[in-house]
Amino acid sequence: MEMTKDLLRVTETEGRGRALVAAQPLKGGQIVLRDSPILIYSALPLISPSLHPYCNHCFKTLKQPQPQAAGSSAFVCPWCSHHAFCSSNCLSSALSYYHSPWVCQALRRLRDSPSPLSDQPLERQVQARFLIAAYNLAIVSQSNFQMLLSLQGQPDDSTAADTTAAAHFLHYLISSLCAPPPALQEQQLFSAELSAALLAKDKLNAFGLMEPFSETSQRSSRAYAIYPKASFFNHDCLPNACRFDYVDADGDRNTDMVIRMIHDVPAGREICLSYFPVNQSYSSRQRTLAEDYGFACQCDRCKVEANWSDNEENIEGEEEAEGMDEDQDQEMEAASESEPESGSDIEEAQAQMESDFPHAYFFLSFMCNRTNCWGTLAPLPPKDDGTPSNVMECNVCGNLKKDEEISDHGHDGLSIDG
Ligand SMILES: C[S@@+](CC[C@H](N)C(=O)[O-])C[C@H]1O[C@@H](n2cnc3c(N)ncnc32)[C@H](O)[C@@H]1O
Repeated sequence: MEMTKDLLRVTETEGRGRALVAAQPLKGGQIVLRDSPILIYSALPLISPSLHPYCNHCFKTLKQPQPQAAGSSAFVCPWCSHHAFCSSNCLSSALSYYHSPWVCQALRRLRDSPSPLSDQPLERQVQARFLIAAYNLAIVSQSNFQMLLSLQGQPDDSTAADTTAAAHFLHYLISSLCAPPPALQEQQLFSAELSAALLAKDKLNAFGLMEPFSETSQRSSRAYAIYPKASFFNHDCLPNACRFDYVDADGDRNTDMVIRMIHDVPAGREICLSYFPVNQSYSSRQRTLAEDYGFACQCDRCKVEANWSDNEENIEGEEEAEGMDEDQDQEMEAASESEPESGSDIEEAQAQMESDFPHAYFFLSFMCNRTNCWGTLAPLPPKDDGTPSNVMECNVCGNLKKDEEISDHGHDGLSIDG
């Protein structure tokens, strides 16, 4: 884990648990954290006849997924022949870490038909993958296992009700099929309660490693990963930092998560990510945060939007509210279309914008306008001499844009409080 030492510090906050705070003034585009995962597991169902199209160690797309195909460059696990890898290096690393003999045996037995998992929702298969990967940490790295246990999430959290039943089912299933990992058995840790605690931690802390963006289909996760430092970021519906991941990039750090500042912030300010795309409506955000993360968001944006007249309608009416509704869209458009001319006009327009729709500036400057993208834009990292970049990168579709192409409203005078 790099760069957090001087740039960010962990602090306890009232009602929000641990948080990451700027230890010095931070610049837009600055990389404030590069974090490597302690655990990664596939997001694909466990019971599947075909090999995954990804390397089961580094999760890069395999050029030739089927090893039997002529000219294939894939390597397969010699024990199960069911997991493919992109290189002999990934294969040998996997056999001593993510795909240890214990994992290989447990996955094989869970997959064997008739598997009790085949009657369960697909989500259960992915949870089984996580539990196997988490128990395996106790075998391959006690320190990473302890790190996982120290993350937020308990079986009695309000968000864990649905995972507790899954944990009991999976715990008894896994223990009926394979001997528990020796390290957990020795410490008498292996229990349904431990499984429930682990699943609760996964729910609050796992990040999805996303498939490349496509304008025509919904973006899905290829894998999930636990990042020990990035897990300390709290949520804000108008974040001041955002994550970039480059899972298909060359090199061996392709699963690292990079967190970059969206704009400048002063020392002492909490650095927050948005746990989902920023275009979601107030009621949708509140629902996700309550159900999946166990808190009612009271960020500045939510305080303003709580008073918008159409919220009740949203809460009762919308089933799957993903985007902003039409009224919000119109407010945003109106804000962006007003072109103040004189100095006092500008001040008036800013005052109006800040009271009606204080985050219009955020949407105009930092939200990608590519169809169905809803990604967040952050400047490229400053040059070595500290010169800021005027090129913005979208953290979803990867588009690069010059600052002035995004918004022709000057930055002067509008402050963003993250
Ligand atoms: C990924 S963890 C973030 C770090 C966490 N605060 C900790 O102490 O480890 C997610 C959890 O942090 C808390 N949290 C995050 N953002 C919050 C916010 N804006 N308000 C209140 N609680 C928040 C919630 O309990 C949430 O389930």
